[in-house]
Amino acid sequence: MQDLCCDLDTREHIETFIDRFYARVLEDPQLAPIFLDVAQIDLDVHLPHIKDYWCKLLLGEQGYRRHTMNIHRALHAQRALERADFERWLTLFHDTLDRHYAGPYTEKAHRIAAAIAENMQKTLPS
Ligand code: HEM
Repeated sequence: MQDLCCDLDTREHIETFIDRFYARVLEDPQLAPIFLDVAQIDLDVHLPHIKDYWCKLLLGEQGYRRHTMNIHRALHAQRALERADFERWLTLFHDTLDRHYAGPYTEKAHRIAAAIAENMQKTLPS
């Protein structure tokens, strides 16, 4: 089910991508409870952070200045983030990109997400 739109080369495209990715995460039986029940995220606060984060990684914008690793460490202490959770997160991330986006910025997003997920898993205590 491909509906190609564009590359992730502007804030507008990145924001739409994050909305699409989170629509899937928050409907996913494995991941949704971690966001909604454990972390109890407020989407109006959380989504702007995530959008700024990806605008920093892909476009070099400087808006995001928070410590992502510490936030996941605190989450992991409440509810262990397992290998299967990372695999599911990455599957939804890659698949949402494949459905709608293509180009060098999109390729970079695929690569960065995989590398950060790998690094996060290694860094979190087992
Ligand atoms: C098992 C996989 C993952 C799960 C279940 C997960 C879950 C979460 C949750 C529940 C929050 C909100 C925490 C809070 O506000 O207390 C969060 C924040 C965040 N996550 Fe993840 N995450 C995962 C992997 C990743 C990866 C691989 C990345 C980066 C590529 C990432 C990037 C972020 C960012 C940027 C934030 C926002 C932190 C902030 O408030 O500034 N996450 N994550």
